[in-house]
Amino acid sequence: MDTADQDGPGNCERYLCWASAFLVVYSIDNRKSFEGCQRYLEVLALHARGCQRRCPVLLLGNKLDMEQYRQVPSAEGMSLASRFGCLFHEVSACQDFSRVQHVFHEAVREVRRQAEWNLPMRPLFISEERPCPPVATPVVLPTHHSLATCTFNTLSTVNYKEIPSVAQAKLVTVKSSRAQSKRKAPTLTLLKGFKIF
Ligand SMILES: Nc1nc2c(ncn2[C@@H]2O[C@H](COP(=O)(O)OP(=O)(O)OP(=O)(O)O)[C@@H](O)[C@H]2O)c(=O)[nH]1
Repeated sequence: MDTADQDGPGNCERYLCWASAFLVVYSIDNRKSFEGCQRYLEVLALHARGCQRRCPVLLLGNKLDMEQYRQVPSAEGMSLASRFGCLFHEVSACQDFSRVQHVFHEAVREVRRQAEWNLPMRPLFISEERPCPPVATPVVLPTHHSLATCTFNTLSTVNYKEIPSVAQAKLVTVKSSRAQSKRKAPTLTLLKGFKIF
């Protein structure tokens, strides 16, 4: 979004509702613009508190090519970013396209990460480890549901079994041996197939 607001955040709701990420930009050679950013970050933090959806916020110090006129030290930018829990970069929009591109890519990656995080947690697999001959072979996990592909070396085979569906889930009653030794044995009933958090 480009708010083009000269006098700080006003009537921001129209952006806050539809934006997926926020890039808050100041000029490193202009302290006033840095101070203006703080007010935007406060508005975003306030909005995030009352909102289910998490949107990444990136604080950017622009005009890095104007180093000789710098008014805002990097450390101050970093500290402001960490205060508001956002990512921080210094860039030069006019001199370093790849750095700006990297920042935009990072913003998109963060949006995706947050979107995955916002998905309801669903346990998909249970694993059974079995020993196997010590041959370090790369194993590629199946790209199934939301499980990401990853490659690693392992000395054991891992069998992935899908968690039983709701229809297959059963009630299991567990009595601990300590509890059994007493007269009034308390029981713990688990719904097999459901992850307990
Ligand atoms: N030296 C330098 N100047 C830049 C850089 N990025 C933007 N500018 C200049 O800064 C001025 C403002 O740029 P804008 O892109 O219009 O900034 P803005 O904050 O979006 O301003 P509004 O359009 O009013 O919202 C212009 O004169 C740009 O040429 C940069 O990385 N280095």
